Amino acid sequence: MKPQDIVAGKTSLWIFGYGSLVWKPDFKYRRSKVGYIQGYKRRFWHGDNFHRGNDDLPGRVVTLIEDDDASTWGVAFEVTGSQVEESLKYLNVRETVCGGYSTKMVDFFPEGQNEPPVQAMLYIATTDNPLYLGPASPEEIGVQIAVSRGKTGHNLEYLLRLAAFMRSKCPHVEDHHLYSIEAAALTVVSCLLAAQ
Ligand SMILES: N[C@@H](CCC(=O)N[C@@H](CS)C(=O)NCC(=O)O)C(=O)O
Repeated sequence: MKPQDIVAGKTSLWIFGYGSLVWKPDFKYRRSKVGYIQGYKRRFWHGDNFHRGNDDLPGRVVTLIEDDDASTWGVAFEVTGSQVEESLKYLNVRETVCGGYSTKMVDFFPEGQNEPPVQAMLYIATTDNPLYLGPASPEEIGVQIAVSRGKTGHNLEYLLRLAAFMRSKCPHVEDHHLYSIEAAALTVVSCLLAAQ
C-alpha cells in the first residue's frame, strides 16, 4: 500500500516505530505513545547498505517477521495537519528509498488498561527485499553489527540505542533476540579493544 493511498484526505496519522524510529523519529509530531503491535516479531534480519553499512559490509537493522504468537513493542507518533505530508515525505526517503522498507497499516495497542487500539502505519522490509539477510546466530549478527558503519553512523549505535529504549520504556518485555545480539556485539567490541 502506497503512503499516498494511506493518507488520502487524512488530517491525522499514527506512525509506529520499532527500530531507529523509537529513538530518532526526526520528524515533527503532535504526541507519542509507547505500545505494541500483534502478530509480528522484531528481528535483525534486514541488511542496510546506507545508514549503518555499505555495499561491501552491509549492516544489520530490524524488520518485522509475521508470527501470530508474537507482539512487538515500540512507539507510535501521531502526526496531524501539515505534519502528515512532511513526515511521510521525509520517511519515504529515509525508510523506503534509502532503507528498502515498504509501508503497512496495522492495529497499534497503546500501553495502559483502557486504551483502545488505533490504526497505525509502519515501515516493514519484507523477505523478498533484495537487502533481506534473514536469520543468523546472535554471535554472527553481533560481529556484523560490531564492525559495520554507514552514512548515518555505526551499526552498534543503532543496536545499543534500541536496547536502551526497550530497557527504559518497556522493561517488562523480555526481548531475547535483541539482548542476546547486544551481549554478543559488546563481547566482540571488548575483544577488539583488548587486542589493541
Ligand atoms: N522501520 C523500523 C526500522 C527503521 C529503521 O531502522 N530504518 C533505518 C533504515 S535502514 C533507519 O531509519 N536508519 C536510520 C538510522 O540508522 O539512524 C522502525 O520503525 O524503526
